[in-house]
Amino acid sequence: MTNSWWEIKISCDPTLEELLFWRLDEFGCQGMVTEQKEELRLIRGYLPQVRAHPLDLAALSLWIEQDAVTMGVEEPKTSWHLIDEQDWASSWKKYWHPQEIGDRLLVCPAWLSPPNDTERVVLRLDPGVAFGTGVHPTTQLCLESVEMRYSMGKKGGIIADIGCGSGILSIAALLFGAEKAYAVDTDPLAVRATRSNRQLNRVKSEQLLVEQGSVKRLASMYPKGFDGIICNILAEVILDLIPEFSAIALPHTWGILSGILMEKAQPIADSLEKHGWKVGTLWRRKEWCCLNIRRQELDDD
Ligand SMILES: C[S@@+](CC[C@H](N)C(=O)[O-])C[C@H]1O[C@@H](n2cnc3c(N)ncnc32)[C@H](O)[C@@H]1O
Repeated sequence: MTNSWWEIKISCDPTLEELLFWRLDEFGCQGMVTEQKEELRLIRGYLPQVRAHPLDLAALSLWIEQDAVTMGVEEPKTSWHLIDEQDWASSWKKYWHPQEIGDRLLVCPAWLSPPNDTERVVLRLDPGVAFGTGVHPTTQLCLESVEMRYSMGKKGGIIADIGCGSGILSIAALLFGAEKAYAVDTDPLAVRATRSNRQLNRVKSEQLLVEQGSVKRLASMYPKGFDGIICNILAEVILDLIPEFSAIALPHTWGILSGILMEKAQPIADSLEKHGWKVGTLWRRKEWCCLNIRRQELDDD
C-alpha cells in the first residue's frame, strides 16, 4: 500500500518565512522547502497523512493567519492536499539544492553529484523523512558553531548529538575533526536516516553510533562522559533535558544548543546556570538563537 503524505503550501510575505518554518516544524512536518515567487515566498511542508487530521490542518491555517495579523503583514494563503510517498520524495527534492554553510561546509543532496571544483568539506545528505537538511536557520547556526569550534580549537573529542534528525550535525562534526559521535533521537525514522547518511558519507559505523532514545540512552552508550554536546531541539524540550546533561558531561565539556526562539533564551540561560553551565556566546539568526556553552567550573577550554 502506498503511504500518503500531506503537502501543505503557504504563500506568504517573506517576513513570515522563519516563523512559518517553526510553525510547520512544531506541527510535525518532516520536510520543508521554500521558493521565491516574485515578492512572496512559497513554503511547502510535508508530513505523513496519519499524523494529521484535516481539522488539525484547518487549525494550523488559523494559527498562520493569526501570526500574520500579529506581525501586521498580509494574511498568507494556505492550502493542503494528499500526495503519495513517491511524489512527496520528488516534490521537495526538486527545490533543495547544494548549499554552502559557514566558511567551509557544502551540504549536497544525495541525488546530485557534488561539484568537483569546491574546496569546501562536502556533506552528502538524504534526510528521508527526518528533520535536518541544513535549510533551517537553527541547523545552520549549529553547523557554523561546530565549524568555528573545530577551526579554533583542537581536533578530536567525543560528541553527543541529542535529536540527531538526519545526522547532519554529527556527520559535520566528524568531517571537521571530531573523533567519534554518539547520536540519539526519539524518532526511529531519524535513527534510520542518520544510519543511511553515515554510509553515504563513508563514515565508519564505529565512529558514529546511533540509537533511538535521548540523554539517558547516551549515558548508557558512553558512560565516561562527552567532550561536546550538540542539541538542536525546541526550547521547551531543551529546558526538560538540561538537568540530565550533567550525567553525560565532564568538567571541560562544551555545548551547542539551538532550536531556541530569542524570547526563550533567558529561561534557558537561567536553567543552564542553575545546573552548572555558563553561556559563552549567543548567535542569532532572525528570531532563532544558538547558545555556545561550557561547564561553569572552568574559565577556559
Ligand atoms: C529540530 S530537529 C534537529 C535535527 C538535526 N539535529 C538538525 O540540527 O537539523 C529535532 C530532532 O529532535 C528529536 N527529538 C525531539 N525530542 C527529543 C528528545 N527529548 N530527545 C531526543 N530527540 C528528540 C526530533 O525527533 C527531531 O528529529
